[in-house]
Amino acid sequence: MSQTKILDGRKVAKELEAEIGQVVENLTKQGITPGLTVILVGDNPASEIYVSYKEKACKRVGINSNLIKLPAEINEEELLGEVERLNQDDSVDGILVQLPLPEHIDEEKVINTIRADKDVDGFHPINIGKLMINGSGLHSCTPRGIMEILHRYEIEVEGKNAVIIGRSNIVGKPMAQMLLQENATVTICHSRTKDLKEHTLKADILVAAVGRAEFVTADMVKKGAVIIDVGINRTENGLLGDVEFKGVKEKAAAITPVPGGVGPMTIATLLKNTLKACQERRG
Ligand SMILES: Nc1nc(=O)c2c([nH]1)NC[C@@H]1CN(c3ccc(C(=O)N[C@@H](CCC(=O)O)C(=O)O)cc3)C=[N+]21
Repeated sequence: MSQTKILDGRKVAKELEAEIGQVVENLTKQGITPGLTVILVGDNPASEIYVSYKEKACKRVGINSNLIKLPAEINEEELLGEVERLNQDDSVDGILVQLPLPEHIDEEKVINTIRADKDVDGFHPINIGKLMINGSGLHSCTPRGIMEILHRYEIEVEGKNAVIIGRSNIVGKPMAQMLLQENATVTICHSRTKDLKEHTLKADILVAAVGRAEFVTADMVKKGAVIIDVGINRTENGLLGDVEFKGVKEKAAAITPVPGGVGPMTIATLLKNTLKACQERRG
């Protein structure tokens, strides 16, 4: 008998969407409808799916969504030109360039070209800097969505040992910063960490963002810990997280499932960022 709380990302995302929908409706009545433009380069099937989730979510809350599909062979200047055009289009509040981009295009250059106040992914250096300094600006959707789950389930962060496995610019690093902002004691572990388990066993909040199916096992987890699984691994056994759910669930106080955990919150936060970008630029 386990009384582990399943942290239901779909449910929280739905609540968040209802709140966003209200505000969008009010703005629309005033003649301002928030708009998100997604640029998709090439035909990566996973990217196509994620982009379709984003478009459907926009529709649910009344945000205008626009998809620009560009061929994989497009050159960098052309792509940058497209971004510049969107930077100047007043009806576009959020610009999202779906990653990964083809190898011949410099991702960093593309991200740096997006106007920071339209950067709804929160990847631009100005937004990263703002997050580091005082928590202002637009923030990366996945870690911000995770904070939203923690808040809505009233999981205390202050004073807790938070351990993150993974140091990407998109998840691990901003996650650490957000937890630090809320007064957790933060450890970032990664592929070169020695004695990983020594760290993870101390975690009151453990965030797994490694990209390896079922990497975190029950022996690595402290009893009563809160487990956040960022992994989306498509395997021959189906869609798996970075956490071995069945075993870890028995020890955890709370855990996010995959699917239905962090993923839906990433999308809901993208909507929230688009609304925020709209309000701050022309609200
Ligand atoms: N510029 C950019 N911004 C992104 O935010 C971005 C990106 N590029 N590239 C790819 C990743 C991945 N990503 C996900 C979004 C939603 C789910 C999601 O909704 N997952 C569901 C369904 C999972 C499934 O069946 O695929 C779930 O976990 O329940 C997953 C992953 C956003 N990404």
